This record gives sequence, structure tokens and C-alpha cells, in this order.
Amino acid sequence: VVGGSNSSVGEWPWQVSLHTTLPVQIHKCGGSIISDQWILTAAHCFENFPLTELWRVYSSILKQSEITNETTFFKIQKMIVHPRYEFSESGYDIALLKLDRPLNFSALQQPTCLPSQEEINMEYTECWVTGWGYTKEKGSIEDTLQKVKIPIIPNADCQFQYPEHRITDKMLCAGYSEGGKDACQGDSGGPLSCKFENNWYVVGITSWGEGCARPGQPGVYTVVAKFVDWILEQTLED
Ligand SMILES: O=C1CSc2cc(C(=O)N[C@@H](Cc3ccccc3)C(=O)NCCc3cc(Cl)ccc3-n3cnnn3)ccc2N1
Repeated sequence: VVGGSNSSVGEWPWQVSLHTTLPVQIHKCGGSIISDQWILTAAHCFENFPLTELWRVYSSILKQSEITNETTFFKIQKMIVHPRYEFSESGYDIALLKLDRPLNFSALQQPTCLPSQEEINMEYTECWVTGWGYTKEKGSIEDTLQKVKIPIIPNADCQFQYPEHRITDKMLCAGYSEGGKDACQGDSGGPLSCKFENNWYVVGITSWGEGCARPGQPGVYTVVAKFVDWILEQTLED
């Protein structure tokens, strides 16, 4: 996250850190707890790492340095990548992870709400991007979970800013025209969380952008509301 600040303990209890273990263990992507056994994240996280055995899911983490060999983690029992996903910029950048066992909700780990389909994204006036990603383009993974408040911008404006892309109705953009605040490498898969009538919703999934926090190059997020039917089909079947 560029232009953000340190989160406090329990501020984003649905945020998880997804680690790959080979060749060394590193934080790879963010994700959001949406039930006691399901994590919502981005499809592109698994492009080079499709094997569930290579992943570890850490919840109730504020600092990456909290993670040691003794820290408990969840394994992935099932990985569901959207069937229409090809690459981030063509959309459908969404995936579901079923944990090997249910997690116990607490102040430090609990689900966020899925938005309902009809809520249009422009009503959200308080949206935050969170993650352990770079704080500048040539950066490194942050120790403390970062947060930054970023406004959702109309898709028409976003399309103008990305003339070589097709910004679909299943994508939303968030950023400041002057840049300076954005997601960055290591934040993908994490939530764009919006507060609405005193509840928090995972409105977007951090997906792609041209550089980080550049003027006129907003971040692009998967519109979760457009996939709620798919999410329910995949998760209620179990
Ligand atoms: O310890 C390490 C070594 S460096 C490192 C890099 C990445 C990374 O590139 N992640 C990509 C995505 C990815 C994940 C897995 C495999 C391959 C790629 C990302 O977050 N990409 C974020 C994409 C993005 C989204 C928005 Cl909304 C705005 C701006 C951007 N950025 C544009 N340029 N950089 N960020 C993830 C974890 C890492 N951990």
C-alpha cells in the first residue's frame, strides 16, 4: 500500500496473509475471510502456484514478523479459480479457498460482509485498501499491515485513464487523480473494504494497475457484488 499508515490490532479482522512455501516461505497475496471456512482472494495469485499443498493461510496477523515456525496456519482443502479467469486485466480475477478446518471467530479473525448485487459502487464513500504490499513501486513487503482510504471513481473516467484496456462492469477503479495512494505489489487478492451503514463489506478484490499510485493510473479491483451468485453456488454446495 502506497501512502498509507499502520493498521492497529483487530482493525481488519477479515484480512488474511497467503504464503507460498517453495522455494522459501514468503507472503504472496492478501485475502478476506467470508465464512468460517472460506477465503475470498484473486485468481492471479495461483497462476504459478496452483498446488494447494504449497500454500499457508495466516489469520489474525498484524505483523508478518509474528509469523514463525510455531505460528498456526490453515491449509487449503480446495482452491476454486473462476473458470473465466485468464489474466488480471481481462477480469474474473477472483478465487475461493476452502480451509482444511473451520476457523473460530474472535476479535482478531472474523468474516466481512459480501455486498448485495444491487448496491452500486458509487454509494460507497468510505473505502480502504489494506495489505502488506510495497509502499512504493520498487519496494518490499511491509511488516505491519497498512491501510489507506481511497475513493471509488466512475468506470467512464477509469476507461479514459486506461485507453488500451477494456474496463468492464465487473471491474471498479479507485484512486486519486494526483496519485500518491494506491495498492502495490503484495497487496493483490486483499480487500477493498467499504463501510456502509456501520457495516464493512468486501466491495473489491485488489487486482491490477499501471504502476503504483501514479497520477491518472488508478487501481483496478474485481467487483465482488457481480460474483455473489457464483460465490454462494461454490460455497453453499459444500
Ligand atoms: O516477498 C515477496 C517478494 S516480492 C512479492 C511480489 C508480489 C507481487 O508482485 N504481487 C502482485 C500479484 C502477483 C501475485 C502472485 C504472483 C504474481 C503476481 C501484486 O500484488 N500486484 C498488485 C497489482 C496492483 C493492483 C492495484 Cl489495485 C494497483 C497497483 C498494482 N500494481 C501495479 N504494479 N505493482 N502493483 C507478491 C508478493 C511478494 N512477496
